[in-house]
Amino acid sequence: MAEVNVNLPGGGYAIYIEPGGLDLLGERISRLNLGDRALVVTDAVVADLYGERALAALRRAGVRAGLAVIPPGEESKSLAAAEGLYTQAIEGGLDRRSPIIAVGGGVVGDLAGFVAATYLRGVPFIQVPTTLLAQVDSSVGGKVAVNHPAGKNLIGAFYQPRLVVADVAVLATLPARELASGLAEVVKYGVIADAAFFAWLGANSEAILARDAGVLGEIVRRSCEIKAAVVEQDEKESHLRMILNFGHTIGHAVEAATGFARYTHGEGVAIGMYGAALLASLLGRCGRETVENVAALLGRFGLPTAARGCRAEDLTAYLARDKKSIGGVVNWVLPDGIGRVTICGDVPDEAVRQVLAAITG
Ligand SMILES: NC(=O)c1ccc[n+]([C@@H]2O[C@H](COP(=O)([O-])OP(=O)(O)OC[C@H]3O[C@@H](n4cnc5c(N)ncnc54)[C@H](O)[C@@H]3O)[C@@H](O)[C@H]2O)c1
Ligand SMILES: O=C(O)C(=O)C[C@@H](O)[C@H](O)[C@H](O)COP(=O)(O)O
Ligand SMILES: [Zn+2]
Repeated sequence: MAEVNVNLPGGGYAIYIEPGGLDLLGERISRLNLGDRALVVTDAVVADLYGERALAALRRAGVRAGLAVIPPGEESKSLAAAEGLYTQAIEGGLDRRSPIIAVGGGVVGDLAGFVAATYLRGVPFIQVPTTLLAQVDSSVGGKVAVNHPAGKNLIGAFYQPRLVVADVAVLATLPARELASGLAEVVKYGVIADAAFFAWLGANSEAILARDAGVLGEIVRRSCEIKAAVVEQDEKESHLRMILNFGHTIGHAVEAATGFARYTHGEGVAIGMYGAALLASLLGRCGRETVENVAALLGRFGLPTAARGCRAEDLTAYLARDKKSIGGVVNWVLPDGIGRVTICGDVPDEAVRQVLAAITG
């Protein structure tokens, strides 16, 4: 078992990373001294696979939990879905001590967290991530949100969980495409903060794709350590935290321009990381070998580096709405090489145009 702690002024929390953690959920929650009612939010796929185990673990700890099941997929990150969950929370008699527990991927976590942040002006929030992407990224750090037709995560809050329980054994049932999607965010950590981790991912790619439990546990631990260290220094993204958005400027634009239907979030981020590396090399900020190394590792994991079926001009409109834009200027996160990035607000439009042409061409 590994434990990573996130230390924040408003209250820190533990991330428990272990196979079988789902069955210990009730025990872990009971140590937080919360109410004896809860709402478990999950999606239909995860409900079938793990819903009963989560409820049983809570029952053993004396917690009476209702189950709210949303349709799987990005479309559920909506205000309409949030309203359905508020109604279930009210009907379930949840009060200010009652936790909302997200059991699922990033969609479930972002939506349930948004509801936890706003129901009764905030109730305790617990994350039980079941995708690799959610275990390495979305369950940690407190970004919760729903989408707007104009872009990703445009309506949201910073609202930290009280506890994260990452059971790496549940990754055994994850479809291969979703495993790869999570690996995109893992590659991100290597590029932004840890060249040795990046190299280790390449050296262990076979074991990773074969889902070796020890290797996956190590990936989740190191990723959470890197994310926790950044969030501790800049919880509300006033500057440094933007580095966690490496690959997301183009990635979010690709997701939105294709109706959130063609690419998974991780695939969008993979295309965006390649685009950002290309941009950095065009500007002379990194060498061509950085672009090649990023492309090679993404390729090993079966991730895309081009946005087929997208037009460059469609992406441009979404870039302008990037949450890292200040006064109309997009802050790009660009690699200096593998293991270090710089936040750049002075990127010429012509270089961006060349990159968009290259990744859509
Ligand atoms: N808040 C953050 O910091 C943050 C970080 C990264 C991504 N995100 C958001 O997360 C979302 C993507 O999350 P995701 O990649 O987890 O996608 P997801 O939640 O859509 O899950 C992907 C698919 O896997 C299924 N699934 C989940 N767990 C499973 C399991 N153990 N076995 C089998 N199937 C399983 C789900 O039902 C779904 O069909 C995006 O909306 C993205 O914007 C948020
Ligand atoms: O935690 C962060 O900070 C991140 O940027 C992590 C990203 O992987 C994640 O996709 C996040 O939801 C993006 O946030 P947004 O502010 O660009 O909507
Ligand atoms: Zn992301």
